[in-house]
Amino acid sequence: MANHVASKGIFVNLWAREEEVVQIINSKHENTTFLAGIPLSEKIVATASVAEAVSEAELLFLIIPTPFIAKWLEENQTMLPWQVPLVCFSKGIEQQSLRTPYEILVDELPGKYHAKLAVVSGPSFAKEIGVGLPTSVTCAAQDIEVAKQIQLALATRNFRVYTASDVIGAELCGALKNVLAIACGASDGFGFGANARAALITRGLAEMTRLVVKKGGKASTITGLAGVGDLVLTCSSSLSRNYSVGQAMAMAARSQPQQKSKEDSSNNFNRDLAVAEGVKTSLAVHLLAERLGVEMPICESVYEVIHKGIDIKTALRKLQDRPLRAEHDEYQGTWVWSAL
Ligand SMILES: NC(=O)c1ccc[n+]([C@@H]2O[C@H](COP(=O)([O-])OP(=O)(O)OC[C@H]3O[C@@H](n4cnc5c(N)ncnc54)[C@H](O)[C@@H]3O)[C@@H](O)[C@H]2O)c1
Ligand SMILES: O=P(O)(O)OC[C@H](O)CO
Repeated sequence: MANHVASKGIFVNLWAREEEVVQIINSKHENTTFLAGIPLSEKIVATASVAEAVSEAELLFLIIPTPFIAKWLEENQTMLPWQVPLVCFSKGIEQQSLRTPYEILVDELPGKYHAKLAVVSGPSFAKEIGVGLPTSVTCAAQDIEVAKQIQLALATRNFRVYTASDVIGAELCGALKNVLAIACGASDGFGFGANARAALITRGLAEMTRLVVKKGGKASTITGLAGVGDLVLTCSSSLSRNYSVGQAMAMAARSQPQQKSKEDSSNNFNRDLAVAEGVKTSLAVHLLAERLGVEMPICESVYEVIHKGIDIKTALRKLQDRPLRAEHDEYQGTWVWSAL
C-alpha cells in the first residue's frame, strides 16, 4: 500500500517494527523480509519510530496482523493524531475477545478518534498491489464522508476504491474468507476437484451471510468485493497464505510427493502457518458462531482440523455426509441461505 500511495506522488512514512526492515527499505528500496523482489518507491521513508512516522501525516494506515493490534495501540496510541482518518487493512478476529479490528480500535482508542475510523477490505494481494496490477477494494466507514475522503486519496486508474457503510460486514467477510480459503486449499490439496471447490466457496458464502447478518451487517456486503470478491480470490490462488496452508496440510496428509524440495516446502509451510490469519481466526469463528447460535459447518471443520486434531479427510468427508435439504429457506417473505 505504501508503494501504491507513493505511486501517486505522495510521500509515505512507513513504520516498521524490525530495525533490519527499516534499514533495507531505506538503503535498497526493497522489503527483502516481507515483500522480496518488489522495488519500492524512493518516496517511501521507513522508520522504527512511530512518533516520527505519524508526524505530519494526513492519513494513517494500520496494517498489522489482528492479534497484535490491541497491544500496538496500547503502546503507541498517544502518538497518533486523532484529526486524520485512520484506516485499518487487517483481516481477522481477535481470539480472546472475538473483536474485529474495527471493534478493537473503537474499544482501545479514546472517543475523539472514532469519527475518523475506516476499514479497507476486498481482493488485494499485497504482491499484486505492490507492482501496480489492477485492484479494486471496498472502504467502509460509519461516516460515509470519511470513506469518500479515503476513496479520493487512494484511487488511481489501477486501484479502484468503492465506498460502503457496512463496516462490520466488510470486516467479517475479510476474516471469514481466510478460514474458508484453508478449507478450499485442503480440498484442492486432496485433489477433490473444481466442483468441490466451487461448492465450498458457495456454501462458504452462505456461512458468511448468516454470521454477518446475525452480527448486524448487511447481506448485500456479501455480494461485494469484501465478500464474494475476496472469497473467490483467496479460495482459488496459491498466492494466498491461507489457501496454501490448507493445501499443504492436505498434501502432507496424503503424503503426496511435493513438487519442490522437501525443505523448501516445509519452510514455506511454516512461514504461511505463522502468518495465515485463518489459523487463529478459525478458533475465534468457532467461539463466535457458538455464542451467536449460527451454524457454520465448513468453518467448524477447519477449526476441528487445526485446533482439535481431527483428520483432515474425515473433516471434509463429514461435510459431504450432512443431511440433505433445500438450498434456501423462506424467511419473512424472502429467500435466504438455508442453515445446512
Ligand atoms: N499480505 C496481503 O496480501 C494482505 C492483503 C490485505 C490485507 N492483509 C492484512 O494485513 C494484515 C497484515 O498482513 P501482512 O501480510 O502485512 O503481514 P504478515 O501476515 O505477513 O505478518 C508480518 C507482519 O507482521 C508484523 N508483526 C509481527 N509481529 C508484530 C507485533 N508484535 N506487533 C506488530 N506487528 C507485528 C511484522 O512486522 C510484519 O510487518 C493482516 O491482517 C492481513 O490479513 C494482508
Ligand atoms: O495471503 P492471504 O491468504 O493472507 O490473503 C491476502 C489478502 O487478504 C487477499 O485479499
